Amino acid sequence: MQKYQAIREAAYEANMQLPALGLVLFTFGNVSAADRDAGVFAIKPSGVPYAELTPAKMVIVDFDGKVVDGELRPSSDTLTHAVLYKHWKEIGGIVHTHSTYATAWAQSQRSIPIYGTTHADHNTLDIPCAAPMADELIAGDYEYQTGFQIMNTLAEQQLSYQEIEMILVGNHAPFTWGSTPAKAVYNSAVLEEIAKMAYLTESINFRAPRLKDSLIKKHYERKHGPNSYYGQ
Ligand SMILES: O=C(CO)[C@@H](O)[C@H](O)COP(=O)(O)O
Repeated sequence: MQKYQAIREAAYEANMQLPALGLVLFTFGNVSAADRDAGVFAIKPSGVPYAELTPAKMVIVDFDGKVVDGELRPSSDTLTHAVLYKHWKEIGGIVHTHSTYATAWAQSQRSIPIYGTTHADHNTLDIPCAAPMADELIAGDYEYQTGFQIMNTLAEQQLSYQEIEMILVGNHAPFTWGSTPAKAVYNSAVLEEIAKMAYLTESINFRAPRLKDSLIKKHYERKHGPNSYYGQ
């Protein structure tokens, strides 16, 4: 058995979900899976097509972004993942995609308003969009700074990473996270669907109202918290 086998497999399985769910084209995204006890994460190798991935090809990186095991170069987004793992102690997986609708909102530099109950089933808040980065930061360590751009945006909006597990990075694309890589992938798929529905809502009615607080509460609390009652 290879070293870090569990996170290699978790990262592999989660990465393979991205093309299966229609969230990536070619090599447009990446997933990582963390091992908190070992202080490392497994991440997709950069530029390798999904069809060629194996658990053994995942690259093992520490929370400072240093490669500790693996033959291939890690994803170009590795430092963003590293910054988030280092500062957000309870996340176990991170996803970055360029899924079409979520990326269109990011490129438009707009948060996604909460228009309907599909959104409220998962979040009570608009999906935040981080403002585009300053030129001097882009010229420096761009991916490292993207991690801080994400954290600063949540802090400015007084949101915790437990309250909202998704963000749009202005001019760029979405990032999602969760307690496991599978949950982070689920969040990516939910975000893309919410983004698509919000886009179509504004296309049909550019004055569409935000969802009423009573419906936000009803739908969110059905699936979350001590009084949840959804499913069996
Ligand atoms: O955001 C970008 C490039 O703009 C990246 O997410 C790539 O789309 C995937 O890069 P690798 O993970 O293959 O390095």
